[in-house]
Amino acid sequence: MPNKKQTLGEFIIENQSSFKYTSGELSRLINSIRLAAKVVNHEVNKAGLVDIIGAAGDTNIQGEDQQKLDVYANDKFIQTMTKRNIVCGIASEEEDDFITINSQDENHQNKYVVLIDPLDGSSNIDVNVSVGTIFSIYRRVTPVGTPVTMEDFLQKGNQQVAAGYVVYGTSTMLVYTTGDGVNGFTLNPAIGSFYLSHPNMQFPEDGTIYSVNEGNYVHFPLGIKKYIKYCQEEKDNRPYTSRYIGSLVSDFHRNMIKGGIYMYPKSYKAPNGKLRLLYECNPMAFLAEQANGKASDGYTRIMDIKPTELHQRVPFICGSKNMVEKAEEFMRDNVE
Ligand SMILES: O=P(O)(O)OC[C@H]1O[C@](O)(COP(=O)(O)O)[C@@H](O)[C@@H]1O
Ligand SMILES: [Mg+2]
Ligand SMILES: [Mg+2]
Repeated sequence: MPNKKQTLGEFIIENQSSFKYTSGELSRLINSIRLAAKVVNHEVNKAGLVDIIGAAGDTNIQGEDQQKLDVYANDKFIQTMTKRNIVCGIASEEEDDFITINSQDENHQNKYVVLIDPLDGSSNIDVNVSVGTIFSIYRRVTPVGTPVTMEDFLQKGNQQVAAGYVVYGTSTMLVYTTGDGVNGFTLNPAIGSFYLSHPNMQFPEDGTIYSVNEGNYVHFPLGIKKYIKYCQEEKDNRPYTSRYIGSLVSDFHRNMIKGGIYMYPKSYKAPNGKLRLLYECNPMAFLAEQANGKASDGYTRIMDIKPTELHQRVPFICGSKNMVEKAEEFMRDNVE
């Protein structure tokens, strides 16, 4: 069991050898995400005091009004990774197309691409409710020495080499995996360092929390409606407790610690659901599976879905294994 007082920096170096491509490049990349997270955390913590809340005045490719903090976080993560010359491409919720990052020697020597949701839970920024950042990392599939292409980004989630999130909540935590379990680090703001506070995080196989925006209930598929009724039934250890923060990162984090299920199903309003496969569902699915949980679109394992577009959406069910399997059972038995 890793030493509990270890800093994130120490943990990254110490665990580099457990990663199959131990060139140090991925370690430097995660370190740069750590740095950008601290910079963004500084702004998030004083949202309301400084001119960082409210709409930025533009809409992103998904037609959503960009919040000032969406744009700020997007800039900080992209700048930090670009300056450190460790990625060959970045895709972001806030960028229409992927960005080619060229190594200083101008011949595309870097091996990793990053997909990022710079600020998750944007609707909660102005109301002082926890928000997050989500990242997903792949090794490029196109040859080193050539510019990245869309092919490097449209990889199945089961090809991720690392994924994680930052939650800016009652404390700020960075939680990530490189395919060898999930570890959580809490920022000590006085010292400015992340410390290993949650080693080897695991989803309880069962839980009593369900997280879904019930305001969309009438639009949900029959299987989801029936599963929600099952959660609310007076039987065995039910009814479950309904908890929905409206920030995927925060709902996921709570459910991973306490046991629970998060659902953003398709609906007549959102025929493919709302969440984005590449920089929301795939990274959370990788973390869930590495923490003994499960993630699907109700039928297919999220990480086996072949992406076709950078900003595509998928229905998302994720959390404690037995709860996700129960929801899938309701979906299978109530096909419309
Ligand atoms: O308000 P709704 O429709 O329930 O959607 C909430 C969901 O949308 C999101 O805010 C989408 O993420 P962004 O804020 O990054 O766009 C999730 O974090 C959250 O779970
Ligand atoms: Mg998001
Ligand atoms: Mg976002």
